[in-house]
Amino acid sequence: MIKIAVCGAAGRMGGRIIAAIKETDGVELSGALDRPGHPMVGQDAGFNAGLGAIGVPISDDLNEVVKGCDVLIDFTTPKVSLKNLEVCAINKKSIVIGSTGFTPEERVLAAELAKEIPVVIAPNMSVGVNVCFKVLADVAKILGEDFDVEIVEAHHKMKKDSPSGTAVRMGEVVANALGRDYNKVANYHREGICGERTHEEIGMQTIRGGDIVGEHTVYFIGMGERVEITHRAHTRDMFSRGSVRAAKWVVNAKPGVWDMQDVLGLR
Ligand SMILES: NC(=O)C1=CN([C@@H]2O[C@H](COP(=O)(O)OP(=O)(O)OC[C@H]3O[C@@H](n4cnc5c(N)ncnc54)[C@H](O)[C@@H]3O)[C@@H](O)[C@H]2O)C=CC1
Ligand SMILES: O=C(O)C1=N[C@H](C(=O)O)C[C@H](O)C1
Repeated sequence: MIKIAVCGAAGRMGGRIIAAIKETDGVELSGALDRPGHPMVGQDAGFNAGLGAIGVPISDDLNEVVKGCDVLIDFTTPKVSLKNLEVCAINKKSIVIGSTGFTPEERVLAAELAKEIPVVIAPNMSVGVNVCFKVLADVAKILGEDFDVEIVEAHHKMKKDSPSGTAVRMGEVVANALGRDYNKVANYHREGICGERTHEEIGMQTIRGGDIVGEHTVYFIGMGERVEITHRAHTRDMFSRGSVRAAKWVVNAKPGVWDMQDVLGLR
């Protein structure tokens, strides 16, 4: 039985991940963690998952929770995830990180900390989005230089980072396929007399409102036609099931940073 602990247990994803652990064979919830001072610390973790009491309280003691698990699933913020990664490395435990909004410098730090333990970091744990990542590279290569690329993402009004981690990864996949440097060609701002679109740029637009779970469209826009590749999430459950699948996979992986393409065998 693989012992999984969940960090961010009082959050939107934390509750769904605890529900996914409960429905999955071969795994058990060994601990649940949230930030010191959160009103749900001390409460049973099953309540946020809609399960009733399951006998695992939400703790705020990171070291104790990590020591009691084989793998930590963490959906919080980049800064919290980096701290969790450090504590997992000290204790030789695996970790699955779903948090988004990492800066390039934070990504380098994560890779450094992952030298001793296996780590899955993925901005989107759904099968559908990961198939989109794979297909997008092919579509970009086939359509080539005659098509302009624009990305639009929509999420709920509580989301803190923009653009979404998934939209950034989609931009990186397309930029790599076209031989461009994403950090140089991503355009997050158009306002006023900002001039004509450059050929290489990848425009990124963000919509925030209500309870949208997550929607991403990549537009390949030519003269006279366009191709749109869209993924729409209906619930958070495929993210949470994906994270549990990643947890089962990562405990047998070699040290280093992996992502859902590795977990799903899509490389
Ligand atoms: N990779 C994927 O498939 C997905 C990634 N996400 C990402 O997951 C992250 C969390 O999303 P939500 O659950 O919607 O957010 P949320 O705000 O509902 O949950 C985050 C939880 O982390 C807790 N937290 C904050 N600081 C902490 C600390 N120091 N120690 C322990 N817990 C702490 C908060 O109290 C909160 O309960 C975001 O970065 C989001 O973009 C969300 C959905 C899918
Ligand atoms: O914050 C969310 O909700 C989501 N975040 C992820 C992202 O930033 O890509 C994945 C998903 O779209 C939901």
